[in-house]
Amino acid sequence: MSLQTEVKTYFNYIDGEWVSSETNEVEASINPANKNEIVGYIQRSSIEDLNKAVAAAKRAQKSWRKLSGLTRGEYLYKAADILEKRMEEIAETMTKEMGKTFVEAKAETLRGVNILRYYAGEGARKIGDVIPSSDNGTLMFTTRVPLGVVGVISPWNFPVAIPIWKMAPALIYGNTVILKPASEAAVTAAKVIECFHEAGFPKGVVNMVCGPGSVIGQGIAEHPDINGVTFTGSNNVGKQVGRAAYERGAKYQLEMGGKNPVIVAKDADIDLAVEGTISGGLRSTGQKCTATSRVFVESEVYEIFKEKLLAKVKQIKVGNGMESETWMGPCVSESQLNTVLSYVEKGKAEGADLIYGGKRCVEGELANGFYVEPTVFENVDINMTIAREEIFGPVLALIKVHSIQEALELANDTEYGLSASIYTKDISNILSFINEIEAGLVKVNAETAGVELQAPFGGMKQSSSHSREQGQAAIEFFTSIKTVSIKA
Ligand SMILES: NC(=O)C1=CN([C@@H]2O[C@H](COP(=O)(O)OP(=O)(O)OC[C@H]3O[C@@H](n4cnc5c(N)ncnc54)[C@H](O)[C@@H]3O)[C@@H](O)[C@H]2O)C=CC1
Ligand SMILES: O=C(O)CCC(=O)C(=O)O
Repeated sequence: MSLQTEVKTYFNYIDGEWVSSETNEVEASINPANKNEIVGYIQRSSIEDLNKAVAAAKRAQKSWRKLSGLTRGEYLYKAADILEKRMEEIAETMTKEMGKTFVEAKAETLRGVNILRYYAGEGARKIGDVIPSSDNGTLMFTTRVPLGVVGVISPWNFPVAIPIWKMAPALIYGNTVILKPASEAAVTAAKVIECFHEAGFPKGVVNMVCGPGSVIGQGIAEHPDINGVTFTGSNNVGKQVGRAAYERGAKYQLEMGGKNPVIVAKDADIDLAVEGTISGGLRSTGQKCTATSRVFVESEVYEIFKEKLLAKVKQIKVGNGMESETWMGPCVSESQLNTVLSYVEKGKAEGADLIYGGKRCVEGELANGFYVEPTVFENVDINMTIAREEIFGPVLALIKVHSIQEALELANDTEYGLSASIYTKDISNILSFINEIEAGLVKVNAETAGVELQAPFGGMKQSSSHSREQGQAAIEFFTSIKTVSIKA
């Protein structure tokens, strides 16, 4: 109880003010490394709170859109500087709130700083093209205008980077924003919004409303005054959000799941492939949409790959992400832990061989957290549940193949198409992979996870709504094109 009295309450951010919800209800955000520790209380908001934020954003949009891109960029540079100064503190909150290691949390926060600076610079770049008209006396060109008010629905797995890679381009192109962060990581998100507040953004340009996804998230998708909705999260919820936005003619962008394959060819650098598979599959406890989950290994190198992989997996130190020797932290929540454990049971029941891990970690202090062992299955059939559904946990499925062509066919045998990688030195393998793999992010001799902020990011098939985030690609979602003809 004494812990709870010291715990801070975080408010919604509406029209430049920190305000409590109309409901006067809060919910606790807990530390997945120790379920008895409350990191903070966040608002359990209602539609009335959302309506206030939307009204503020709509008012603010009128003048925000009139500023030059360079002036808007100045605000983003200021927010970047403040976030950079607060990096350690915000990263620590992230680790305490959603479990990833402090090293990863610091890298992610720095990524947020860099994304802000990248989009601040975009404010000085071109927003249109001159196109020759069929009439000599006409000047024809394109220009871009903001959508208006943008709703951002973000997940818990990258609580700094994802809100920022959605908000920064929205803002630089003249939109105003309402962020609804995932409740599991809303304290971290509130600290990011504090950076925007300190940077002095005009009132109403940036807003944050916390609360249940079914109320605030769905409310954003359905709100008649929200002109664009950008979402990252699960496929089921993404489709609901997309449908609701489509019904009312709003623009939407969905980034959802993955079932990302790695192919290990017989000529691969096996140590590199092992390293990339472990890093891509198990870092952040496998809680990335780009995480490796299916590993196709050519039969000639299968045994050596498996042996080296297991030797390394056995060395993984599971523990509290704030401890420097920890390599893998807990699952984000008890329900995520139970999801992972239920997939392990399904894997076993459907006949896959569990060759490492698969259990909850309960030794000593780990018993208070949502820890699971890094897990490896073999003899996995492509039709088994663990080869088809996104697990979002540290679970690798090894599948032996007899050719690269077979690996490609199996790798593509999924509803998802986010990220994929191949380990090989053979140029014809590389070219076949680049041409044939059905994925938006294609890696050669590198892990499936990890994206660069200046490059387009998004998936094929059911992994996304086919738009791309980040880099200059973001302008496509966050603006509308106007084609202008001026006759002299
Ligand atoms: N693609 C990715 O990066 C992510 C994928 N996931 C997948 O989703 C699974 C479940 O995780 P959750 O956190 O429950 O994901 P989720 O899809 O429920 O949550 C993502 C965001 O959507 C909001 N939301 C929830 N219900 C909503 C609704 N009806 N309308 C609008 N917004 C809503 C949530 O509050 C959160 O902000 C994971 O096991 C994983 O497979 C989860 C997080 C990120
Ligand atoms: O791999 C990354 O760095 C990005 C992953 C991502 O966007 C996600 O998990 O939602």
